[in-house]
Amino acid sequence: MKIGCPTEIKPQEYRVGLTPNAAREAASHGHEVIVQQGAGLGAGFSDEDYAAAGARIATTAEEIWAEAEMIVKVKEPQAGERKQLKRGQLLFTYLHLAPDPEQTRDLLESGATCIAYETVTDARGGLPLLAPMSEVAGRLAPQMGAWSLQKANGGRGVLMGGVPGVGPANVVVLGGGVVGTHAARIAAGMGADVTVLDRSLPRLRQLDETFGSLFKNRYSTEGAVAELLAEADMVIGAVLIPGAAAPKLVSRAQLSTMKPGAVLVDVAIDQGGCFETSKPTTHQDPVYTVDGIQHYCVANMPGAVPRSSTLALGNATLPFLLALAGKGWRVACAEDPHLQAGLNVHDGQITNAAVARALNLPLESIEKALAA
Ligand SMILES: NC(=O)C1=CN([C@@H]2O[C@H](COP(=O)(O)OP(=O)(O)OC[C@H]3O[C@@H](n4cnc5c(N)ncnc54)[C@H](O)[C@@H]3O)[C@@H](O)[C@H]2O)C=CC1
Ligand SMILES: CC(=O)C(=O)O
Ligand SMILES: [Mg+2]
Repeated sequence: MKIGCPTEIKPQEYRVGLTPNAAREAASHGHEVIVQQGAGLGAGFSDEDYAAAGARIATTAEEIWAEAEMIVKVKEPQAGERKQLKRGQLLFTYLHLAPDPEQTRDLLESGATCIAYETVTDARGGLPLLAPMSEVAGRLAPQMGAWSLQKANGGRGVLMGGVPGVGPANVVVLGGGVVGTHAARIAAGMGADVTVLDRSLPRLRQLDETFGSLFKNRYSTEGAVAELLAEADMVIGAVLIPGAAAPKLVSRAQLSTMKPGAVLVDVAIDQGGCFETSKPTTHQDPVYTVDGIQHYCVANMPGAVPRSSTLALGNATLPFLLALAGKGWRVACAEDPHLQAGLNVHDGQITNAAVARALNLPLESIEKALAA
């Protein structure tokens, strides 16, 4: 199969969909790999690295979109990229369609087959292609929040770990999944007083058993959120209902109950965000203020550390990439129900139930898509 990897064009996105090691494995399995000139530079990979791995270097993105049977990326295709996507082509990348009707419309119109990293599942109920980036974003969240808490950056002027005689920052983490756990570990490691909330009691038990008293946990109810908000210096939004738009856990009215200069870090922004006042921001202009509360809402946080993120993502995507390229998407998805869960769009139809529900669009059955 011809596998193409264009340079990411979302602002300040320096990750790349294929590492040279992944390119090497794909080439050694007999696939033709085409990488856009300079695609890996932001992550520290040169064109020579890809050429040595057996890839062909293309001068323009247009060549790749025109030629490749499978396009491998990191971020959702931007408007200009979507125009080049065509029927019969396979797109393998993050999509986050639930909060994005415009992108969804374009993908449907393209007729292409689109597999979203974030809805691929595993046998333990996890999301193996979201997990590595959730680990990165979770570990970054307290770091970004701590920066926003500094007075010169608009924050309350509170130090995460405090100092002898002065208490630490109070950090609340909404959602104790992958992002939430990694955020809590790092915030606690910085010395903050951390509480994690989740709707899943088994998850809370697991956190308690694993982390002991490193951080506290609470069952997530409206009352618990309201109570903890008033004390928080930083609130990290890390909830997810796979495929669906994020539930809104903090309303605008509740901002007035918070301490002025407190920080909301909405990692769940790529699914629409879990604070009513969240809107996506970029690494270039990451923070804005509503009613005196700082909002950090960057939808591609791992793009800030592209070297680590590209390597982590590449490790997770490689087996799926090889299955898709080796067997074709139909056979690969028919044989693996977890990869099948990643199929979001095929030939003008939505094939993921949560995405169809979130966008109020008709759902095509997977069986029909696989049989067609
Ligand atoms: N902004 C960015 O750059 C990035 C964003 N993300 C996003 O972060 C979000 C979280 O991802 P993961 O941690 O991997 O998901 P996960 O599935 O591991 O964890 C989500 C947790 O939220 C909990 N939850 C659901 N509804 C809740 C509620 N109402 N109250 C409290 N807890 C609730 C679930 O029980 C689960 O434990 C996703 O939207 C993901 O796309 C992930 C990576 C990068
Ligand atoms: C998960 C995701 O959207 C990202 O890493 O940018
Ligand atoms: Mg994202």
